[in-house]
Amino acid sequence: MQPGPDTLRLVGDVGGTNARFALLDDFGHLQAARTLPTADHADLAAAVQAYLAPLGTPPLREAAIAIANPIEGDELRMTNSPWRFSIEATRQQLGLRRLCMLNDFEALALAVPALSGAQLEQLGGGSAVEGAPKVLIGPGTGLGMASLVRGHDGRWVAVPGEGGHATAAPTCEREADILRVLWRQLDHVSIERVVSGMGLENLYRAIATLDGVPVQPLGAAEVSRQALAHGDAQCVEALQRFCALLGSAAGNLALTLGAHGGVYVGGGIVPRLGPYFAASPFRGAFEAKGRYRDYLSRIPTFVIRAEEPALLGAAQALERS
Ligand SMILES: Nc1ncnc2c1ncn2[C@@H]1O[C@H](COP(=O)(O)OP(=O)(O)OP(=O)(O)O)[C@@H](O)[C@H]1O
Repeated sequence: MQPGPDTLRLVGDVGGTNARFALLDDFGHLQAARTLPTADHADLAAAVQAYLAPLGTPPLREAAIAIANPIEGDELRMTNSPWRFSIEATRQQLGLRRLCMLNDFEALALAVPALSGAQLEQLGGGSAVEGAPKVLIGPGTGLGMASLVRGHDGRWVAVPGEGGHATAAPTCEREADILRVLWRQLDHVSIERVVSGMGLENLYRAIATLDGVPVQPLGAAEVSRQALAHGDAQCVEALQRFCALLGSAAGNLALTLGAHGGVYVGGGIVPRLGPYFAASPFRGAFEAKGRYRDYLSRIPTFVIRAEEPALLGAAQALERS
């Protein structure tokens, strides 16, 4: 069913690479979902207008946009894109009565309690404790993180964070060597610098440097394509290290929040790795916390396989606000 003009509501999920939009019908279902390249548009208002144009530019009343950034005040400046805009000016430009902006992993967290069956693929053992905190982590252009805690009224509260910008820590000599290469190049080596699209590229380059082989100008998609095809040895190692570092960061997050409700892996990269990810060092690295191995082995880890989960979370935010 197409939404009527009186009820037209938009949801969005904007990352450093992809800006996804959909309209919400009267039943809260997503309609006309489409992904636009973030870099093709000057700012949020321009991207929304480009999305609406082929639909006959229907008048919008309300929108909830999840974005890969902290929301602090009216001025929004994206970390992994040149976008910079005022939320209030965007609301006025789009003629909206209400524009709700939230962090993309906060939106993803809001969607998690409703996911079930094939929308969640469990990796390894453990089982979720009813009502216990859940955490989310997901590499895309950047590395998103958030947590989800249940309030006394039984409602889940999504807590956005910027854990992707916490400091990357090595767990073995080889990772220390890789980080040593990156420490020479970057002011601060955050987890995002090794666990994201850019991170996969950084890992590949650092490994090629350590191995003394020519560094090819490979993008993240090409590194993972080579790795999945068992091609270039440095690409193979880069993807293995990427999965291990993601597992280790997920384990840190689970320990920090006491996430007995489970760890949920989102973002654009892991779903593109197919069955490789389940067989990767992710879960082993997640559990490899010395005296806390047993604790972590009881916490389940899931890959989010749902279509456009952050858009569903943005729709939830619109309902709630
Ligand atoms: N097959 C692949 N393997 C690994 N990385 C890939 C692959 N395809 C694309 N990427 C990388 O994934 C990233 C884009 O991820 P995603 O689709 O989640 O975008 P996004 O939502 O805009 O990101 P974010 O929300 O983190 O800003 C880019 O860095 C890109 O290079």
